[in-house]
Amino acid sequence: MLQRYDCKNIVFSSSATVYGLAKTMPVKEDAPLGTTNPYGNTKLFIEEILKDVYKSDSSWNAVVLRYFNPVGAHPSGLIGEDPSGIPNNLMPYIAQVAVGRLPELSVFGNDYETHDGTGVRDYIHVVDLAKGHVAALHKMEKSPTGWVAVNLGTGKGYSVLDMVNAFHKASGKPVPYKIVPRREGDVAVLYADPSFAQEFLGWKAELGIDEMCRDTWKWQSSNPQGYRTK
Ligand SMILES: O=c1ccn([C@@H]2O[C@H](COP(=O)(O)OP(=O)(O)O[C@H]3O[C@H](CO)[C@@H](O)[C@H](O)[C@H]3O)[C@@H](O)[C@H]2O)c(=O)[nH]1
Repeated sequence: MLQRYDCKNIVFSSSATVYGLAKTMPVKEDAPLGTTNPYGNTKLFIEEILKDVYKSDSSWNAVVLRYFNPVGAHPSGLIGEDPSGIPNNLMPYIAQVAVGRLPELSVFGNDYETHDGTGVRDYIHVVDLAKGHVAALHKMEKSPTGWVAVNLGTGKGYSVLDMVNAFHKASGKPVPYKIVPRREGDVAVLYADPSFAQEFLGWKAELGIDEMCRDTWKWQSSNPQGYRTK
């Protein structure tokens, strides 16, 4: 299909999970790669396939966007995250506790080497993430990029308890939690060095933790059951 329409430009949704157990923070695009789960393998394999495609035919362009932790919702409150079943990820879990759909959050470990013992991540607003894709498309339109990997993150790390507190502040709702053992496969700290995104794409994240929580809460409080109507 790509051949038929002479399409040789790809923006690929990769993930910071390809950095595996990264040792140096903030993590740059040239950090060693490795994965800790099958999802990470799929991202890394596809990155490699795209690299091979480019090596075999240099008229291809592949901008590989490595997302950190996407959260938030469209500010209208009309488009948001609606995971099926019990959420696996932190932000939708917190939102469902705040709205009263789930009783309490389980915090996976408070004995990491971080400022409060809980895991630290680089949360990025989905609106900033979307703009990163537009910037990648514009870049490809202007000049050939070849294969290139770009971190999409804010460069700031927040702990699980930072997120709980920020959500409480944004929503006015308490987020009860209990500390439970660590979740297998979780790293202590992961946050981006986003400087290459700014240099290469002219993009940087503009929205912070308060907007991430505000927009998640607008979506969740307007749609307590997600997209379901009953
Ligand atoms: O109920 C929960 C869920 C998560 N956490 C913690 O919250 C943090 C963030 O967890 P989560 O939202 O599940 O994100 P990650 O495990 O960091 O994984 C996300 O970020 C990766 C890239 O870094 C992507 O590959 C994954 O798809 C995406 O889920 C971690 O410290 C977790 O231990 C809890 O304490 N309780």
